[in-house]
Amino acid sequence: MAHEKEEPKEVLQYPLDSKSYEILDEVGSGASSVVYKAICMPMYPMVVAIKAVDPGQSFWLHWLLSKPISLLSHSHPNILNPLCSFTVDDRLWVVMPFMSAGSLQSIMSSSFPDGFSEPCIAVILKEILSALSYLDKKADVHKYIKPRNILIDSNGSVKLADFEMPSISDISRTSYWVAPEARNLQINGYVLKADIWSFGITALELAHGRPPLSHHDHLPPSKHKNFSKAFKDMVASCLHQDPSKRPSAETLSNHSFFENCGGLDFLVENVLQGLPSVEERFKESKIIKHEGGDSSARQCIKETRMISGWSFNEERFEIDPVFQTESTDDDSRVKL
Ligand SMILES: Nc1ncnc2c1ncn2[C@@H]1O[C@H](COP(=O)(O)OP(=O)(O)OP(=O)(O)O)[C@@H](O)[C@H]1O
Repeated sequence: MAHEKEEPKEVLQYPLDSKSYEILDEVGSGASSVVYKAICMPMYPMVVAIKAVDPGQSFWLHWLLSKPISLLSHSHPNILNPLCSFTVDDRLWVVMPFMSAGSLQSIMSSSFPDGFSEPCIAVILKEILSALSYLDKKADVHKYIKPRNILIDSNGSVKLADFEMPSISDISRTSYWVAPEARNLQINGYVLKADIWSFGITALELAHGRPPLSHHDHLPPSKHKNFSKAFKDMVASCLHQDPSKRPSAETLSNHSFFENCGGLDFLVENVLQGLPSVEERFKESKIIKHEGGDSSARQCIKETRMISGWSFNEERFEIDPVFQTESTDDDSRVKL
């Protein structure tokens, strides 16, 4: 269930030197960062995650360094707040709570290559909507909602991570999750409803295991799947070209897609049970990369090449009419 109440602010003071942390394992890496599982020694056995960010490539780092960590914190149970940050040599270390199941993207790439079932998607997205409603009330935006930035803990709790400023190169036509109006950041600025667009694209990625348009990046097209009318209508409403016509997070959470939505235990049973740990999954993904892709992945590419999947027209932002919903006759909506 999504949470309504705000969490009390973190009061523990985390040490601001690298010697106080024992690195246990790598759990992931991003464009300009490596994420470690570590123990905070003075608070033994407190397990934390440390994101070590390389300033060289990251506009985000410069933005982050210009703000005290307390300003980056949000009091909401579905938002992952950094615990502290400090520099080590030339890198910024951001210490965060350890989310033992890692990101949705990492879960999908290891165990759910064709995406999650709709009931699982509903639980996850309802939690995210709770965070977005909170941000709406504060007239704040996340700006970069995507499955890589949604983390899950062993009890099924879902948190939005990485309140980051995407680099200008991220705001390009190939950045799947970025809303059309946000692509022109310098001219139009960001608007609150850009998060709702990214939320819609995230919903599609959770349903297919990859974002729409990703076949342009030489990924196999998604498998054809049948979706409920409620799911298609919910996603279509997020993908209005006109941001003012997209629903607010609050309105979306009352959408029929979220009716009878399960609780966090549903995620534990249907997603987390039997899932390899985030560190095991990361090791496996490195081996696969090193070997140039495993044979089952290559087989999967062969098998799915002939199956029609999302055909997302980048120019007109239209999705293959095979997914068209009958619920609206409003032409300005993206067709599913
Ligand atoms: N707090 C955390 N707890 C557990 N695992 C985490 C945590 N933060 C990140 N990870 C894991 O590390 C992976 C990489 O995270 P990272 O934040 O570096 O990705 P990214 O957002 O793509 O990076 P970047 O911000 O550099 O673009 C995630 O997919 C997730 O599995």
